[in-house]
Amino acid sequence: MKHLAYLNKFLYKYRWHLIPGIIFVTISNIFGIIPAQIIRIAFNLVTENISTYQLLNGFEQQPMVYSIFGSSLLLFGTLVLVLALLRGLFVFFMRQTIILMSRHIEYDLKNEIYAHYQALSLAFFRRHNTGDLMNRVTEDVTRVRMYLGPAIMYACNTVTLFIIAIYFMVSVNPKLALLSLLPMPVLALMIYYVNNIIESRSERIQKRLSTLSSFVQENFSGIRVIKSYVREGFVRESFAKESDGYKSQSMDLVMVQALFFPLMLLLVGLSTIITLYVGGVEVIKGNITAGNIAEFIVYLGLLTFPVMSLGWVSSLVQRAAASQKRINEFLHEEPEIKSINKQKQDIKGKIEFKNVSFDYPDTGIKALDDVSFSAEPGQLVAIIGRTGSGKSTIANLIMRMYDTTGGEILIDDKPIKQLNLESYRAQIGFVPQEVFLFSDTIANNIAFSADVLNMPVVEQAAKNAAVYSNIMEFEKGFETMIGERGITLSGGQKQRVSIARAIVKEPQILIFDDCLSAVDTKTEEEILNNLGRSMQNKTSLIIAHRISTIKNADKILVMDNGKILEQGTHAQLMANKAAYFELYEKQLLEEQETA
Ligand SMILES: Nc1ncnc2c1ncn2[C@@H]1O[C@H](COP(=O)(O)OP(=O)(O)OP(=O)(O)O)[C@@H](O)[C@H]1O
Repeated sequence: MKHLAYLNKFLYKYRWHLIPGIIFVTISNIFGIIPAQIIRIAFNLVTENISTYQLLNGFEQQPMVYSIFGSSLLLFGTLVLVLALLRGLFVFFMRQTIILMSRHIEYDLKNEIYAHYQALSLAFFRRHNTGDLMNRVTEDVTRVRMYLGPAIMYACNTVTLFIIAIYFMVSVNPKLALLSLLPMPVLALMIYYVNNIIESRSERIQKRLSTLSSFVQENFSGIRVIKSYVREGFVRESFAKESDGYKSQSMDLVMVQALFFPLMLLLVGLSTIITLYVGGVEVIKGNITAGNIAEFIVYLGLLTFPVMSLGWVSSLVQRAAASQKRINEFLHEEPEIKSINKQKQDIKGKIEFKNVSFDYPDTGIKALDDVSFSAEPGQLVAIIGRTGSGKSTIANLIMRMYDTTGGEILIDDKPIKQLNLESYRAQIGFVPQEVFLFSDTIANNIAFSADVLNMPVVEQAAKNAAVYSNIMEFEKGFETMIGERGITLSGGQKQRVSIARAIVKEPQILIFDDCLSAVDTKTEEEILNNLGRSMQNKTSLIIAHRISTIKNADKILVMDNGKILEQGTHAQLMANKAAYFELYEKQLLEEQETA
């Protein structure tokens, strides 16, 4: 329960929904109770009038008694109807305040969690899988909302109704009140337990369903591989197996639900039988009237749902507490990468690595080992090396996605940690190895870093990235939708849109992480020439596998196993006749073979 205390700030914020809500609950319950008393009066009237009517048999007053009796019954009936309408009206107000409050809080909480996610570091997202993160914003928040809305509403309803109904029941006959209410705690307990079973089974079904959905989603995404390897039959069988598991778990749930309602009706019926029997005996003894029995039966009817909701509410609260605990864990998680400096600053773009080492926190893999190099503003520095040699890690560290575990990175001769993170990253253009484009128009994808779309700038960036003519070939040009909602770009087109997105920022530092692999050498040359013009006085860092891409760089770093084997210009490295030279010879040979 202590985890739910976090939500009190929201309850306070929306107190002007909550307080009227509680008042409406009470009023609606009063309107629910009064009809029971009217029914008692009407019932007593019926019994008394029937005997009067019979006594006047043969007298001329008899029809008069009949008409008075009829019109008073009509009056009582109308009264009950009006009260039911009034009760309905206040139930409507109650829902409009309390349930509305829960929706407002749900909205606030979702935004708070999402904003916190955005502040957390990359390492956090590596540690948690996407499904888990999404659950926090969707399922867990929904469960918390069930506490804030229905649970609070029904708890208030149960408490007020019980106080009022029990007061009236005891004032009529304490013994009858006690005996008729006897099955109620059993009903509440039973609902609590059965509800827990239903919930846990539903949860298992939900998990099974999400496995099934992921299975189908993955197979649809990989349909080309499935078809080309003729695995349709195998996939069909696997799907049938998964579906079968889902079906048998659903059957388990149906079984509990099927038992639940008859059992509940049995207990409610038991209360009525006790009331009729004990009440009947009391009427015979003259302690109560027949109208009191009818009144009691109405009370019991009124109390049945609140008693049932008691068990339901307690399991809702339990689940909400578990969900809020998970949400709190996330909300209390501090970003590993902190920006201590609040002052925004412009950078020139000098990068210096001083004996930098780096171990990935989640795997402990040593990706960089004593790496030192520098890049001056206006220079183009290239990194080449085998896969897994640590090239992307250098890019990640320059972006300050992680902090170094050894050594230091200086930007404009200042430790990177002293820079304001947001303004620093805003001055870097990064093209990742794995291109990611949003399901949006090409223009919006390119202008992603800007708050306002400036078409001439976007078009120039597309020209520099050598993708302009491709875009113009599409019917809708820059307004073409891409991704799931639109067309599929080719690998090379995607890479160039991603490059345009980075250069549109006119960054001080530009990082290309192996993002020219899917473009032909002619286009690559065009892009690099354009870059040479637009990146004058700014720093460029290019990670590549082809020597042709980087041979004009001012400095080339040759990486292997987290270390820099050698660094220098193409000519210097060729003269060294070491790793770079060997790589050059090998690539030359491959080119000749494929030519
Ligand atoms: N997020 C990560 N968590 C844990 N280990 C990682 C992570 N990213 C990379 N590594 C590991 O760090 C090492 C260096 O990887 P890095 O991505 O820097 O290599 P790379 O030179 O860019 O390779 P490639 O040319 O294939 O892109 C590898 O052994 C890799 O398995």
